[in-house]
Amino acid sequence: MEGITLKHNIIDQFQQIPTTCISDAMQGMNNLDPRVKPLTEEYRIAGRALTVQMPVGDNMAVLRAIREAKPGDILVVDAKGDEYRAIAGDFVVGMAQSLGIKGIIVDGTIRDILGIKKLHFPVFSRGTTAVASGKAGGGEINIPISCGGAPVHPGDIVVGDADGVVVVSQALEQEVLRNALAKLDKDNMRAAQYSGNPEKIIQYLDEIIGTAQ
Ligand SMILES: O=C([O-])CC(=O)C(=O)O
Ligand SMILES: [Mg+2]
Repeated sequence: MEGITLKHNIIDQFQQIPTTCISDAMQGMNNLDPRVKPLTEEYRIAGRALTVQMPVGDNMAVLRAIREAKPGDILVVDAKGDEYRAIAGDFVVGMAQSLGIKGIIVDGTIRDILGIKKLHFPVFSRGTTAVASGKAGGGEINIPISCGGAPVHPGDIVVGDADGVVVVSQALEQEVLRNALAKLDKDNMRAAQYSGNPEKIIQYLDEIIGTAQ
């Protein structure tokens, strides 16, 4: 029971941290291709990945993942960067939402964008298209994948916001959380100290530029 509580807790904590700080905590590693962006800039999600590997133009594995998902899961879909055929539209996304899935992240595209926006359900993709996928039945779920150039294992924590999507492997999640919170504190302190203070800014720049030489 305790383990379960802790796992929920860590998701809640990651939910509050900008992807920039999480990325800094991982030295810029494990970011998805930055063309994978939220449909609406306000979306922020954090949760555990249910991975989907699908052949280009065949979205049956997405349907299988929606069927298998637990509430709170985030579907992370490797559609190989395909921008021609959508992996889902508002009907499929609506089913995912109704079954308690927290978000969909895809290195590929979606369609029915206006309908999906009305759902207020976070979808991250490379963009939108009019073309549907077929349902040939290929693909796999819950296996290690590469999505947008980042390795994703089932159960990894994924965090997405307006800046992009980062993946935190389970083995490193406590350490990354600690370092990301420290970076967030530093960013906040710096902003408070320097914003609107030209003298401090000049002093800061002189120090930095001096050290770099
Ligand atoms: O049915 C599909 O595969 C794609 C679609 O248009 C939807 O989900 O609304
Ligand atoms: Mg549709």
